[in-house]
Amino acid sequence: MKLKFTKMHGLGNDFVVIDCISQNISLSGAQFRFLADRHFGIGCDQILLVENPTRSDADFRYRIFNADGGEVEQCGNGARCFVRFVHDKGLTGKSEIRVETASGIIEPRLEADGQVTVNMGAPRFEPMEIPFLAEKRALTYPLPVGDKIIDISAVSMGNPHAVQVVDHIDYAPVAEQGTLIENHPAFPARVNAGFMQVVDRTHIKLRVFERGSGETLACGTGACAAAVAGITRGLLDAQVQVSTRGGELAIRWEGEGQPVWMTGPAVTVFEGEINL
Ligand SMILES: N[C@H](CCC[C@H](N)C(=O)O)C(=O)O
Repeated sequence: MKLKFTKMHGLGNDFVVIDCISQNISLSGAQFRFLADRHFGIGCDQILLVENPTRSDADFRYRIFNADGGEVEQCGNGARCFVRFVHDKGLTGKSEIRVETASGIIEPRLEADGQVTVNMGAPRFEPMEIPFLAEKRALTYPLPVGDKIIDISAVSMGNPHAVQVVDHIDYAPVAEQGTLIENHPAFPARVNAGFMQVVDRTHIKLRVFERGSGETLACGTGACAAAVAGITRGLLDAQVQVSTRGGELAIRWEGEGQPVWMTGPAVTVFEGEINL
């Protein structure tokens, strides 16, 4: 089977984007892992599928598969690439679209300056909604990791995030703790592990060890979750610049029950075909 794809990235968080509207395909977990493989396949952090919606109030359906082949609920950097893709491919004439995801509707918008703004929906904090095994909701939670007890915020942006504050981002224990947190038994669906340095009330530095993909150069939902965690902890104002290893995201959140707004770039790198 010959498969057309587009290679894209959002701040170096890279994607294989597949038009499943013009191509009638169905891929297995093993095929997703092959496409994501940086030696034997194309190479990416996630594969994004563009499909027709199943809901009448959406323009498209957006499905996300991590490099390990698992399907997940949300991908923020991918959402920006999604709207750039459907617009550039002529699949829509709209610059703002409603996109159906496994965790609800998101609304990405192409800006005149080439950036993309996305309404990522409201964060969720109830342990059951994350999911996270805890007696009751708390501002932070002590989490045993290796021989340490770390202090995390647990937030869902549709997908689960465990965010900790670190003193200096370059020395954050991503290598030692990333996979231990990702696979922690307190997170039944596993979790994305965020490491946040607070520079000042309007600026953080962030690294994320992503569920199913390892450390990425940037994580959009991770940036949203970290900003929300910092705001709820009283460390940040509503507008936050998030510096990732791949570049800068702007996040805005006005508080509980309100949506998180994310603005950043979306880049098309090349078009390709691959035999599966
Ligand atoms: N690894 C994430 C999915 C991709 C999220 C990330 N690439 C983003 O930009 O939000 C998860 O398993 O929930």
